[in-house]
Amino acid sequence: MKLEVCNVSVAIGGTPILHDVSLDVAPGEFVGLIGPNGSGKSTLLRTIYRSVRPSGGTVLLGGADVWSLSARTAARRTAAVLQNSPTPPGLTVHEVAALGRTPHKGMFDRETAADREIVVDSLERTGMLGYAERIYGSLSGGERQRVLLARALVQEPELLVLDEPTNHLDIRARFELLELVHTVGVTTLAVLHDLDLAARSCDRLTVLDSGRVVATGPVLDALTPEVLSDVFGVTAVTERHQDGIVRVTYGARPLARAS
Ligand SMILES: Nc1ncnc2c1ncn2[C@@H]1O[C@H](COP(=O)(O)OP(=O)(O)OP(=O)(O)O)[C@@H](O)[C@H]1O
Repeated sequence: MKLEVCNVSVAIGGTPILHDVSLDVAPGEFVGLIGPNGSGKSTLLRTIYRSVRPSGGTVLLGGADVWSLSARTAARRTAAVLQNSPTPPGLTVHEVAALGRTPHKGMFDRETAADREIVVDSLERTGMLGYAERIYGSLSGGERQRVLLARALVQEPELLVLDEPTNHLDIRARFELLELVHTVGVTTLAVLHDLDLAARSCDRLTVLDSGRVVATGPVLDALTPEVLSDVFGVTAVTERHQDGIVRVTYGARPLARAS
């Protein structure tokens, strides 16, 4: 399902945070949202999963304005994996993943065999099936991150919104998680800080700086040496190597300017 962010502006407490931001993610596409600290990435995601209402512009999912949908319909369509997502204490890994079914069920509906199959399948895909009976709060940061992705997959969403999904993961797990997201094939917008990982993994990139889109498009077009220098303050090049992989290579003296 297509995501279209059209001329979105956000002001919090009278302070402008986002200015006229537009981007789109085609059905099944994986778009990376990148930018320096404080550039507005998380705020933009919040307007998409309905945590911050834009002061201007629209967010369309499949052509429908997410802010005019019922909260329940919006919650069914969009799954968000966030930093420090709150989860009720004392739940097992299976129970946390099963929360992904909530938007699909009535208040008194119990877990069906079909629900259970989806939960088991999602835990297996994220490598967490062996932890199903562990208490979620006892897991490491990286293990929790995978369970939260499992919960998002259990939801069978039309849009996946990820805020730094690889933050706690070791290097192999980072590649595995992003490959899994690709394999799932759901329309995905992900905030990523690791530019090389973003360049390798995403179909396209949108670059935010001070609340504005400063570049968007295929990786090689968006992540130019000028953008890397002017926006991120590093000297680096983005190139497609002979093996077909796009990589970001930092200069021997990577700081383009004093920070
Ligand atoms: N509730 C709030 N009240 C005031 N300012 C806020 C609030 N939320 C965010 N901001 C400010 O908005 C700007 C953008 O914040 P945001 O968290 O969206 O950036 P980000 O690009 O996700 O940053 P990071 O990479 O550091 O996570 C920052 O300057 C932040 O301090």
